[in-house]
Amino acid sequence: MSPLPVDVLIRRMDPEVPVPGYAHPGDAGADLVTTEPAELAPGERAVLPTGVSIALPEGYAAFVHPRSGLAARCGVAMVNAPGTIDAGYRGEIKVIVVNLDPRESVRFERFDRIAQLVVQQVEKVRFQEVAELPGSARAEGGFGSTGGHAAVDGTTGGNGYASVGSDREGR
Ligand SMILES: O=c1ccn([C@H]2C[C@H](O)[C@@H](COP(=O)(O)OP(=O)(O)OP(=O)(O)O)O2)c(=O)[nH]1
Ligand SMILES: [Mg+2]
Repeated sequence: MSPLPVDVLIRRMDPEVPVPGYAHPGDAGADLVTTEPAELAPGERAVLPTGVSIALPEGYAAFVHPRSGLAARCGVAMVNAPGTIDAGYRGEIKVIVVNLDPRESVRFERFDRIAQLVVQQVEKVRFQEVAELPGSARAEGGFGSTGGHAAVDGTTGGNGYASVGSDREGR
């Protein structure tokens, strides 16, 4: 991380919207608010406006991350987490939220903080096509190849694996 803050140009589409800021000196994310109130029924999603657009320096991107408090308290997630804000994007930053609570609606008031923006340097790569990739210890293993994943419905688990479905009730 650079020792000095990087300047990011910001435009407020709504004059009352607060400029995003870090709550604490060591924070990675600056909170974004919604400029429109919204109510989401269980399972419902919405694209919420934040009232700000930015111009990132070349070589940077910003990532819209969910807020853990909203997730833990209300079951609110972001459908596309983390959302990617390209350096060349000049439109309004929007947040695609979904209410994952199975029973309760969630209501956002104007200027409620709904997400957080993390700005990062990103590498530009050139994709070099080859016939064979170099070997590695992991090789093609993935998708749970090292274990520790949830056991599926009807299996017993108990090997340090989490369990889901009917297995949970059976314990
Ligand atoms: O959560 C998000 C994600 C994206 N964007 C904006 C900024 C980003 O630069 C642009 C495009 O995003 P992305 O590339 O993820 O979407 P896409 O579906 O691939 O659209 P496009 O074809 O415009 O690239 O939309 C947001 O405002 N919020
Ligand atoms: Mg895209």
